[in-house]
Amino acid sequence: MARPVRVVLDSSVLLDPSARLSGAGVAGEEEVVLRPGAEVLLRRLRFSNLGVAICHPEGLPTNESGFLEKTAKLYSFGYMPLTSPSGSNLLNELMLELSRTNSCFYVTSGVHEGLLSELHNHNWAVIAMGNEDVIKNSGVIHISMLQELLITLATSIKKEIGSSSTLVVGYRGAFPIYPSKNDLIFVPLSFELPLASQLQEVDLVLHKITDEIINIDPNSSIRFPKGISFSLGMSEIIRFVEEHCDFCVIDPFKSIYPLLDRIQIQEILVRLEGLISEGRPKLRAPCSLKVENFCGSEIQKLLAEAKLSFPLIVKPQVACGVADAHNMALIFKIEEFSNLSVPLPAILQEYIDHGSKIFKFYAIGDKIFHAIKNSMPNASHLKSSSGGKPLTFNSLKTLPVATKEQLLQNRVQDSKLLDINLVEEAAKLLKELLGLTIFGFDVVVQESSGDHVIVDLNYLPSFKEVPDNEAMPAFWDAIKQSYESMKRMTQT
Ligand SMILES: O=P(O)(O)O[C@H]1[C@H](O)[C@@H](OP(=O)(O)O)[C@H](OP(=O)(O)O)[C@@H](OP(=O)(O)O)[C@H]1O
Ligand SMILES: Nc1ncnc2c1ncn2[C@@H]1O[C@H](COP(=O)(O)OP(=O)(O)O)[C@@H](O)[C@H]1O
Ligand SMILES: [Mg+2]
Ligand SMILES: [Mg+2]
Repeated sequence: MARPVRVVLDSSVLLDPSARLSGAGVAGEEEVVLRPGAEVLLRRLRFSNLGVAICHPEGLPTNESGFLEKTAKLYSFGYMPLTSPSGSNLLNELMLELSRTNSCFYVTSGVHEGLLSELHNHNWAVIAMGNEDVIKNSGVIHISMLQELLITLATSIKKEIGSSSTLVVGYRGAFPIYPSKNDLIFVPLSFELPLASQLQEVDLVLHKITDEIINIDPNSSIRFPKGISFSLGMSEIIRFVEEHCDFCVIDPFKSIYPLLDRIQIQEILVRLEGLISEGRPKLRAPCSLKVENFCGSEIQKLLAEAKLSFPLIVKPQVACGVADAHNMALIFKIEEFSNLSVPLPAILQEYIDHGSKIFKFYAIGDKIFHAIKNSMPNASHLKSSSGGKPLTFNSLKTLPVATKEQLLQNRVQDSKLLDINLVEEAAKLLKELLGLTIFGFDVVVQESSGDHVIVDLNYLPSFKEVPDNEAMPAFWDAIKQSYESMKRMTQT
């Protein structure tokens, strides 16, 4: 296991020098502000698993040292006023002590020659921002702007650990930077810096491309990613990956695109229906039908052909990534399709009475977890409240879930309801079909038949209901296993 890492941030990288020059703020009291980008950096360092402290040279004006002390407290960092250089001992006792048992990084934008050599003598790595001309040959790691610090730290830590099994994972989201139990160092990719230079520094990138979608042309789903516009940064990552076919992406974009389309999800789920065996519940997808419009007469015919009957749940074909992907409706009769606000093209699904209980499954690598959540009640409970109009809702914000009274009417205990082995088998088959590292799917059990119906499939959900002490090790192992299997594939 690598040594603990300590990062000491000198006040010169945190405080905005221009505020002092402008003399802004109360007369006689210069305003003290953080440099642009410093707040994001401090927030990320707070959850980085690194030991961070803020230091400043002695003799700093009290309003500045007071501001730094408060900032250190706010982010639960250490606070170390440096004693003034006396004799050869430019480092305070704590810094000397730290360097004996930790990998230490000192981050500064001032270059005090004496302090630099003292730091080097005590095996501190120095990262200096700006001052290009002075730093060139002084064994100092140079960065031009604060946004480069985290990726520089990550690659320096990896070098310090010196093990080929340590991987630097570039990502979009919020993960600890410092190595997890299995040597993963997570570093946030900054969309304020050129992506290509960052991606050359990391071993793989973890992304949730469905969170980087700007717009989707709803009539383009069968040809995804055509018709999808992504954020600029994500577009740079996609371009880099196209130009570096050996670069490891978790997960490959083409494996994720089907999960943007509820029709393609349906086609995948239907392939699970082979998991039927004697004496076990049937596992299936809901009977479904794609529609391009809500013309009642056409739908009437299509429903008869598809043997679909009311009530029906209506969902946009586009499954995620855009705000209205979750605008749905519960329809009880054909007249309710007129002026329906669900985005088109749409999918009509049989509504499954499932006692308002949903089993949310999470496949994280080869581990399967699940949580039980309150869900939509049986249709009869909802019909009365719809008053002849379609019941429209947003599944993420205004899902009509069961009331306490309705929940009390649930007859069967969860344990008798769900055939967990059947669903776990389905999860393993799904993983093979999808080729994804982490995905979630939702199962409801039809009260009348006991059928296990998979109603939703999501890429990289938050699995917030799974306890961290189970989910995080599974997450780290999943990343490592996916990386290793992708590397094996590119080497064959
Ligand atoms: O489809 P997209 O837009 O990706 O949104 C998903 C789905 O809504 C997931 O499932 P559902 O909507 O069925 O709940 C939800 O998972 P959980 O609900 O299991 O957390 C995800 O987690 P969050 O990242 O927490 O929203 C959320 O990101
Ligand atoms: N066919 C169905 N029958 C009964 N309830 C359903 C069905 N499909 C979805 N639901 C309910 O609606 C919720 C949202 O549907 P879902 O397909 O998961 O949308 P999203 O992808 O926006 O999460 C589900 O969590 C479940 O409670
Ligand atoms: Mg869902
Ligand atoms: Mg979904």
